[in-house]
Amino acid sequence: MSITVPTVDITAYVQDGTADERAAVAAAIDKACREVGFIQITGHGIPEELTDGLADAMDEFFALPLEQKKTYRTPPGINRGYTPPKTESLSLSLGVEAASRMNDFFEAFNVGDGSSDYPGLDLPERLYNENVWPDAAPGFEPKVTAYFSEAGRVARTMVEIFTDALGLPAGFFDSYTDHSLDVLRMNNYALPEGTDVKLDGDLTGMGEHTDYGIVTILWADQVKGLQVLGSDGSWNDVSPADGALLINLGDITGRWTNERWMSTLHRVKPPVIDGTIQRRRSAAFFHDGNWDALIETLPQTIDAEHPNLYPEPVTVDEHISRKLAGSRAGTANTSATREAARVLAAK
Ligand SMILES: O=C(O)CCC(=O)C(=O)O
Ligand SMILES: [Fe+2]
Repeated sequence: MSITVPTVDITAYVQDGTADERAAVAAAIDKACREVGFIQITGHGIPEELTDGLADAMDEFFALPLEQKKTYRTPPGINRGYTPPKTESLSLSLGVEAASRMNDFFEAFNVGDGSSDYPGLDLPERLYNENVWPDAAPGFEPKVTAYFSEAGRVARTMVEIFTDALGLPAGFFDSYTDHSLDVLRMNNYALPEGTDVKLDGDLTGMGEHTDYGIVTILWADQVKGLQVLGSDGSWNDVSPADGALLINLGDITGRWTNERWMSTLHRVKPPVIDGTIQRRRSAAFFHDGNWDALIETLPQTIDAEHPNLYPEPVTVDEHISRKLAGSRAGTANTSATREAARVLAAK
């Protein structure tokens, strides 16, 4: 069996749609979140120039020599700057050691909101770090900054739709997201020339994981590699439709909704063709919520048939920090038992 990732046009929320049009969008999002947790969205309003600019910025940076890129690294505890290939293992974010014992081969560059973006609030530097911009790629910062701000707008629009889809009062999530920890991870899946992929065995572009926060806005090349776990335990190839962005739910939303909405497992396994892989780029904008927000299961999602799966509330900081300690610092996360069980049940 395979799953289909539904497409939802969110124009009614991006422009001023009627109440009926909005209700139809919210209902379609509710259904997609219950059944799949991954959605193709159109009508998001991000102009093509900005996504083209993002892709150009990534090309400009990733084309630099490895040694030069490495000068933009930060310590594992700081989620910014350059990540060289094979330094992270996403499956450790949920406590599962990769079968190949090999780290993921993606390289990445992370940017995010810094504490100076919220003057007046005393936000911890370890989470709201200032960005490390690569001066060797001068076109990178303006193009990435332009895309970052639009991806943030789409993420906030998605939260507005979620609010309606869950039947919550307007603005319900504002106090959880008004200084949201937002990060854009730009990923490059490419093997250095001459790499013998056969020796590498089972190549993992990015290990299986759930995203950590509220919602992820994913731009990607229309190249195979992303696989999404269906509720039947099957892995399914997904790539963005023309002009669409992919949206997926993260763990915070899974907790809030008592898993009525899924924080869907996914991974990246590029197909090997003629002994090599096709290069693939993606950029995931993570809207993770305020670091100090306390996440408790919404009471209306708990009843006799649906006992509270997350009786212990967590702060966004606690949750995200445990996950990042797994993926970035190699300390397997032992608190992600529900996500790990789903990985082990996959076929
Ligand atoms: O490369 C992709 O399509 C997915 C990336 C991803 O899952 C992530 O960065 O969390
Ligand atoms: Fe992801």
